[in-house]
Amino acid sequence: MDKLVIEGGKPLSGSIVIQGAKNAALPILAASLLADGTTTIDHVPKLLDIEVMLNILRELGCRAEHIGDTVVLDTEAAHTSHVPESLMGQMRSSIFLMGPLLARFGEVQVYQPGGCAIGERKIDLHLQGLEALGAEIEELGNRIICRADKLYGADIHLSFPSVGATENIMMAAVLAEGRTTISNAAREPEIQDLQRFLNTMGAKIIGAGTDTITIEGVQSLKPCRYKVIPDRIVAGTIMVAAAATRGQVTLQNTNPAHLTSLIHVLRRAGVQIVVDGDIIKVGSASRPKAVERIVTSPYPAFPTDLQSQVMVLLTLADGVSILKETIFEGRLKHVDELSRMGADIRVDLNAAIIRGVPRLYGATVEATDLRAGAALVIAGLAANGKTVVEQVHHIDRGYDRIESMLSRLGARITRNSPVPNNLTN
Ligand SMILES: CC(=O)N[C@H]1[C@@H](OP(=O)(O)OP(=O)(O)OC[C@H]2O[C@@H](n3ccc(=O)[nH]c3=O)[C@H](O)[C@@H]2O)O[C@H](CO)[C@@H](O)[C@@H]1O
Ligand SMILES: C=C(OP(=O)(O)O)C(=O)O
Repeated sequence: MDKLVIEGGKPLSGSIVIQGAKNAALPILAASLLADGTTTIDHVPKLLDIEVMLNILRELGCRAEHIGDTVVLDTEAAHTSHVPESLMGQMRSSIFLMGPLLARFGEVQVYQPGGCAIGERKIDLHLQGLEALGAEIEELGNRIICRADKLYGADIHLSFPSVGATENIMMAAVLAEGRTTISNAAREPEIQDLQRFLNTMGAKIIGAGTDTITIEGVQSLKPCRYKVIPDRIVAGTIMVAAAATRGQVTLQNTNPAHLTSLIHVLRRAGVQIVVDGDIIKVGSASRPKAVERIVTSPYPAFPTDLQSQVMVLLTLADGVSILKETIFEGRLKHVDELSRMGADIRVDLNAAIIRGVPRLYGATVEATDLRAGAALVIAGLAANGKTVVEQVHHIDRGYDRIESMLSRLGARITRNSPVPNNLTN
C-alpha cells in the first residue's frame, strides 16, 4: 500500500494549473452512452475513479482511451446494460450509469454502489426519479433491475437536492417522451456542466444552476467534443494548503465563481485572496483567525468536500471555530487523526469545535476517505516534523498525483511506492 511521506513546515510557493473536475467528468462519461459513436472529452483528470468508470464502459462494450487529459470514447459497440458487481462496488459514481443505460437499452442491472465510508448514502431519490419517468424497479438484495420500454417526461420533486439523483434523472429524461421538470434540484456547477454537455449532444435542457431544471425530451443525441470545467475542490484544497503553510500560491485555470463560499471563509480567516479572471492568488504570512461558524450545505453554500481541509486551517487559528457537517453523517473521521497531530477538536453531534493551537506535529495517520486524506496531507505540510499518510488510494480517487502537484509548489512530499502503472501515460 502506498504511503505519502511529508516533511512539514515549508510554505508552499509558486504557480499551478488546476485539473479538470472529477465530479463533472464522471457523469459526463456515463452520459456519453446516450449517443452512438465517438465522443471526445477534454480536461479529464487521471484518477482512480475515472479509470474505474472507463473500465465499466469497456466492460459494457465501449472502446475507451485516456491519453493525456483527453478521453476518446466510442460507444457504438456497447452491447450490455449489466454492470458487474465488482466494478459497481469500486465507487459511488457507478450509479451514474443507471440513467443513461436505462435510456439507451430500456433495461439496466446494477448493484448498490461503493464509495468512501462517509455516510449511508442511499439511492432512493435516484430510484424514485427513474420510477416517475416510467421505470419499473426490482430490488433483489444488492441487485437492482430497472426496466422501461419507454420513458415519459414527469414532474419530479426531490425531497433533498441530491447531486447524483439530479444528474441521473437528467440523463434518463433527455430521451424520454415529453417534458420533465426537476424541482428542488441540486445547483452545483457540475450539474451545469452536465447540462452544457448534454445540450452539446443535442439535448434540450434549461435551468441547471437554479433549483428547477426543465428537460424537453428529444428523439436522439449525437456524439460531440467537450471540455470539462476545472475542479473546484482541488483548487480549494490547494488554496487551503497555501494558507495553512503561510505560503503564496497562484492557481491558474480556476472558476472563482465556483469558489465564492470558500473565498469568503478564507478571507474571514485573514487569508489574502486576489481574483483576476481565471486566476486566484492566495497568500498568508500570519496565523489564521478563527471563524466562528461554518456550515456545510448544498451549493452555493459551503461544500462538504472542503470541510476537512478547512478544518486543518482552523486547527492552527487564533481562537475557537465551529464547523458543522450537515450533508454526510460520517464525515468527521479525520478529527481523530488530526488530534494525533496535536489538534484540539471536540465533536458534538455533527459539529466540530476547534480550539486553535500554535502548531501541529508530524505523525503517522490514516486517510479514512478522499477529502479526509487531502486534509491530512495539508496538516502534514503545515506540521513540524515528519508525517506519514497511509491509505493513499483514497486520495488517488480525486487528486492526479497529489505529491507531484505539491512538489511543484516546493513541498517536501514523496510517495513510498510508484503510482499504479495504469495511471501513468
Ligand atoms: C461524484 C460526485 O459528484 N460526488 C459528489 C456528490 O455526491 P452524491 O451525488 O452522492 O451526493 P448527494 O447530493 O446525492 O448526497 C447528499 C446527501 O443526500 C443523501 N441522499 C442522496 C441520494 C439519495 O438517493 N438519497 C439520499 O438520502 C446522501 O446520503 C447524502 O447525505 O455530491 C456530494 C454533495 O455535494 C459531494 O460530497 C460528492 O463529492
Ligand atoms: C465524496 C466525494 O466523491 P464521491 O461522491 O465520488 O464519493 C468527493 O469527491 O469528495
